[in-house]
Amino acid sequence: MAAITVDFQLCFIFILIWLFSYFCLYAFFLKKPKELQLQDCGLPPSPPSLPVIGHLHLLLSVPCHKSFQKLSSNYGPLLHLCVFNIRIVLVSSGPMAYEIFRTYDLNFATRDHEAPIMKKSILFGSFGFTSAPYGDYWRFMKKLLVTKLLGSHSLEQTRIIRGEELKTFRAMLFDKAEKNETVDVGKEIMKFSNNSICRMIMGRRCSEENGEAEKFRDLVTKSFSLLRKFLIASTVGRLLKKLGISLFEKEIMEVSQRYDELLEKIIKEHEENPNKKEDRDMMDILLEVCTDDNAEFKITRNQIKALFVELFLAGTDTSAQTTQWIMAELINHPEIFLKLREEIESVVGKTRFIQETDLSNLPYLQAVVKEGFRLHPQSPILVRNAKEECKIGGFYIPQNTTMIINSYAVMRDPNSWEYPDEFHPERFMVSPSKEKDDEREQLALNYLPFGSGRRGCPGAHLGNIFVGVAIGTMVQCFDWRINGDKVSMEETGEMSLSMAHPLQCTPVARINPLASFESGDP
Ligand code: HEM
Repeated sequence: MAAITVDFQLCFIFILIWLFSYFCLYAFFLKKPKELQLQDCGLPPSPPSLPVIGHLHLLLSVPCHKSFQKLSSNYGPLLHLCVFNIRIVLVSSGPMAYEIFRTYDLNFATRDHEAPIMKKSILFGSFGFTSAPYGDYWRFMKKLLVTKLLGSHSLEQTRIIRGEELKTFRAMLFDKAEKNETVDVGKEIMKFSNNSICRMIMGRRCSEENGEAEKFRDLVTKSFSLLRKFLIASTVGRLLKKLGISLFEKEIMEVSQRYDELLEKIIKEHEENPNKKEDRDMMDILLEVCTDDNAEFKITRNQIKALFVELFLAGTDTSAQTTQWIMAELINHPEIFLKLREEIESVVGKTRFIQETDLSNLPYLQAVVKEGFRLHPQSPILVRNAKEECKIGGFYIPQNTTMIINSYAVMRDPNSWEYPDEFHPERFMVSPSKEKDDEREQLALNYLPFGSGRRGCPGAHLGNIFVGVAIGTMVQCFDWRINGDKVSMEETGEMSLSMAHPLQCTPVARINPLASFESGDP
């Protein structure tokens, strides 16, 4: 009996020791904390780097998207770069971009680190919506933008404004045709989109007479040329700031000051003569929120100014550059130009001008515009920050890593697109059948001209309208003459993508606007 008791005690002690050792083994060797598990996946591969500066020289090469594309085709679609001790991951494949924008969207919902030197600036500063971290301010402004400006319902309410601006654009083209004068396509589309956006957000055009409009357009162009400097400043600048060195501060603050003066004048006009409730524009709404103590979110005057600057930047040059690229492609591909004109004539007819409401009935025009956006994305580099560490494409991404997504490379990836460098709108003419679901999904996965996820472009619909009606008008009403046989498609631009030789061409009217044509305007 006594022997049985001893055996039981031994057995009990043995089980305890076994459980304890298993626990230790499990805790220290078998199961690792989450971060160690993630780290085990390893960082993405890294191309050769230089001592001290690491991969800084790659960030400095122009155009960035091209040198990044070359890098990814040599070393792989997910690369780990280091600039001094700052970590950057370069993404160049659709499926990996999908993980960032969709699977882990919330983790990557902030665009980049706040650049310390830009804090007081209207341009790229801490007042901005585009640079705002994902949080209450961003959510409040986004809701306002969608419900009051860029959503389908708001766009419907401002259709008449854009119709009037399109009429002015068309009249200018007929005038140029009559005088046999050359058109600077980018400049004219910039006027069209800039005037439309100004009237949509602050109820009036910028005046051409006192040079206000020209000043705004000039500032937009200057701001784009500062974008890459801003990216460099927001990565390397943080480090140099500690040494008392500020990068590009003077240049950025100068442009910011000029925006500030122009916008202060417009704000004062609104304060002195506010619109009636039914005619309120975006500026009236924001000023009301600014002074309302009970508003859901208290916004400041500088935040209003920064938002307006961002709307000019986001909406005007983007549409102007894209329209230029597409027009150049159409001139270089006369068979596509004629096919598009045939579609417009068969849908719109031969007695009225194309207008915004026709766009949804013109699938080939939509395909031409989509193909233009694919080949010539205005923002070829998208930036995000990893709030938490995670795993992308099977690799470890540490917390706070700056992610650079090369949408240019994704949209020209030969693994995802047939003839990736060719202008071939037919690829987007996928019939809406069930069997074609996979094909459409595959196209969408690799298509990023407007970015994607929470921080994707809220103005995509409006951008498509600007480009669609401008191209439709230029194809419907005119033939185009250029110097030489082909338009040069050479690229330039630092963070945006522009034509090295802006498109200059002469319209030849093929219809008499005063004869059988009705305006067709809303
Ligand atoms: C041709 C037209 C356009 C193109 C190609 C374009 C492209 C883009 C891209 C690539 C982004 C960054 C998206 C990301 O990081 O995922 C963006 C953001 C943005 N776009 Fe557009 N855009 C266009 C037109 C417009 C228009 C017309 C507006 C408004 C007037 C607009 C307003 C914005 C805003 C406010 C953001 C920042 C969104 C945020 O931070 O949450 N865009 N756009």
